[in-house]
Amino acid sequence: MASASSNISSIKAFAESNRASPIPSNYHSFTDIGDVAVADELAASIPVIDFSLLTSDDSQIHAKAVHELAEACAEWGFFMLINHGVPESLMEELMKKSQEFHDLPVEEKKEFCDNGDPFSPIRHGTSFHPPAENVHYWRDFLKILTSPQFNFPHKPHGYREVGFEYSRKINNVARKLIQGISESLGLESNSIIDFSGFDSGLQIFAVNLYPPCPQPHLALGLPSHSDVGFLTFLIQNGIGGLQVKHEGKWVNVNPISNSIVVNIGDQLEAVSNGKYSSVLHRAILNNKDTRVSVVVVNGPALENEIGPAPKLLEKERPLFKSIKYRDYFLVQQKSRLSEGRALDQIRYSG
Ligand SMILES: O=C(O)CCC(=O)C(=O)O
Ligand SMILES: [Fe+2]
Repeated sequence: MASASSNISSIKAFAESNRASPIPSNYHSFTDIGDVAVADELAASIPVIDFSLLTSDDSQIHAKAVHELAEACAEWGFFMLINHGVPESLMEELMKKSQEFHDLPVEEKKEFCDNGDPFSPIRHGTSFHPPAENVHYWRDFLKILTSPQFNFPHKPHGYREVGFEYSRKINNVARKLIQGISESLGLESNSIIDFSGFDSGLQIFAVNLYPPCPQPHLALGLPSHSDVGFLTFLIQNGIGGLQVKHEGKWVNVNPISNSIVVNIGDQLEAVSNGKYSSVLHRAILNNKDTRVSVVVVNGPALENEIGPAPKLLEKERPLFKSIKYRDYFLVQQKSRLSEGRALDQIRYSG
């Protein structure tokens, strides 16, 4: 019999020793069955952005790519990035090492355990997303601040090196996408980079591990939320589970081969004064395969005030208050709003 489980410290270990049990009731996430409905007909229209066109020296090709980027950000807040230049072999190696980290004996992972401080350089644990009503999530995680510090675990062997290389490469891709996004808003290419302190900004690296769940339709890996920061980059181990909310419906995301899934975060919605939306997304479960996702969030410097770009406010009224990224980060961590919309806390009403 599965018992009450608020003290489960590793879902992976729990799932391995309770393969057939009913899951503990505090992992039941779905109260409204209607929320499970999925609009698969929309999956084919998920935008695809070709990074090599965005970075082209040909100004016409570049301008067309900026336009497509703007459309993807405005209509979906989310896209698949292809031809991004991050080697496939690096992504595979990173995925392998990330999985190996979670496979380490529980004893060995103890030194990285979550101490509850959101700015802790390394946090490892389970079910950290703020539960709405004491609901837990079927996920173990590793979260690392890769910038401004760099704090990769020293095990498994070689993880630091591959983690460093991947984080740097993603940061460069993020920088160029943000330049394109600046242009698409009618701002100078470096405007958002400069006023947000992006070059000394916070970069968070996270590994989510979702073990098979005996009752996948009752629980969630991660509840509906939007991400902090400017842009989030996600790769996975070939197992699906990510859903994004589009026009009020959940859409399954099945990334095309060698692409990186990118979504807009709350700070870009604020900077764009609501033109680009920080998309709601969640992770669902299955009962067969362990799913691993590696997520990198790229954002402003912690001490910089982030709000609508001043140039946009020459012609429109602000929809969001400016707030230090550090303070926003804490608001989001504590947010227990049902849809995880920390953004509502800095939105002007009326
Ligand atoms: O694993 C996934 O598909 C989603 C992960 C995610 O949204 C996150 O880590 O913020
Ligand atoms: Fe997310």
